[in-house]
Amino acid sequence: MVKYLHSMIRVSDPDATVDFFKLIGLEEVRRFDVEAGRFTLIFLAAPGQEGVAEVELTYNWPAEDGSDPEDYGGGRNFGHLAYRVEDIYETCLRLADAGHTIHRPPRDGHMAFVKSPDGISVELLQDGKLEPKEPWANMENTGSW
Ligand SMILES: C[C@@H](O)C(=O)SC[C@H](NC(=O)CC[C@H](N)C(=O)O)C(=O)NCC(=O)O
Ligand code: NI
Repeated sequence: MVKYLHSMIRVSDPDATVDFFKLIGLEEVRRFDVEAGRFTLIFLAAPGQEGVAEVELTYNWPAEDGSDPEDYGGGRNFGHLAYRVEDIYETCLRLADAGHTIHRPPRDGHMAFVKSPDGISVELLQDGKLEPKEPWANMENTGSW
């Protein structure tokens, strides 16, 4: 059954944002530094909502020369809504058959991105991981954010 996971927002000051959400009663659940992509992900949740309804903060590090990050979602603060699905291939096929573009196909059998009719990014995460299969396995991204 489909399950809401999180909403992602891009932040310029991760610690100030964590402190802000702590004032509302949320707590930091986990944090990942992704060296290759030069960004940090911080997941927050209300007590008892861990893994159920989270906020994902994305902090794009400044470029090595201190300038703005190169890759920051096109400057959009709002990133995506994320859902866990039973079968990511079936879900993507249903969306594609209805005429929607899977701009980040589920090549790895785990994660895909699609945009709503107004261009809101939606992340689909497979519960577990499926074996790569065609036509998704070798499909190129047709866009990012
Ligand atoms: C862990 C999972 O829930 C994610 O959302 S990772 C998705 C990934 N995020 C990034 O690459 C963050 C850095 C990037 N520069 C950005 O600002 O998004 C991703 O594919 N993001 C694209 C998106 O549409 O959210
Ligand atoms: Ni996400």
